[in-house]
Amino acid sequence: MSVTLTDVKSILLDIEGTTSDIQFVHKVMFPYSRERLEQFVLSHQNLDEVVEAINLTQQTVKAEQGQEIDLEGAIATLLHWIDRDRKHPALKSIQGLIWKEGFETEAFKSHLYPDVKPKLEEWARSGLKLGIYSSGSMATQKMFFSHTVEGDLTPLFSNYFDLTTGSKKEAMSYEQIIELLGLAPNKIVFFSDVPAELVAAREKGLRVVHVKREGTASWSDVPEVESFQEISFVS
Ligand SMILES: CSCCC(=O)C(=O)COP(=O)(O)O
Ligand SMILES: [Mg+2]
Repeated sequence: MSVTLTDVKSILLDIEGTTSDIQFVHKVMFPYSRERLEQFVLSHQNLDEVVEAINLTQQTVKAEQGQEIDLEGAIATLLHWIDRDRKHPALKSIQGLIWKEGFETEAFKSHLYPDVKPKLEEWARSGLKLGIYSSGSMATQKMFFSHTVEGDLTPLFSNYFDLTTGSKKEAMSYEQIIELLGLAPNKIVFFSDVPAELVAAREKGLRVVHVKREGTASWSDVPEVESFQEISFVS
């Protein structure tokens, strides 16, 4: 379906299932972090980001299960969270540190759907502000887009938002994004493959588009596209 959006100033993009194949994240990036997590945490346990992430993991387990856990317990929890695809800031922070090495050694490059780069370039050229909202940490998002199969896309982006703004399924997160962007909510459009994220964004007045890539279930509640080529903006 083609979608025409009028008077939009800012585009907010999900990554997994929207700009990039969910299989790349789940079958390449998650296993890479899973295989290295224990060794990474043990050998970097004094690094500030690791200390913070382990503390946060321990606090979450205490709050949710009433249990005190040690470093080994925190590592086991983080591995369990990878298996469950839990979007937790401590896990995303540690995964980001591990993925940094993967990107820098070119163990992998970020997947992009073929329609993504040309359309992002076109939209940025026309003056639209592009931003990312992903559960992956901001550091990971920047690495992800600077190491894609089609080169460095980071010059196209003006904003990055992650779980420090809140869960993508909570309406309050979008209220914060609206404030940070300094725009009326109806000047912002959010693209995602996940209906619950679009519902939360819509609740705060953002315009939303469901991106239905191969393997994504259809959702007829909002405008839906299979490719960014189906989207146009008019002022
Ligand atoms: C930025 S690549 C890694 C993304 C990630 O860790 C993840 O869990 C994807 O979550 P999203 O909110 O983008 O669906
Ligand atoms: Mg997604």
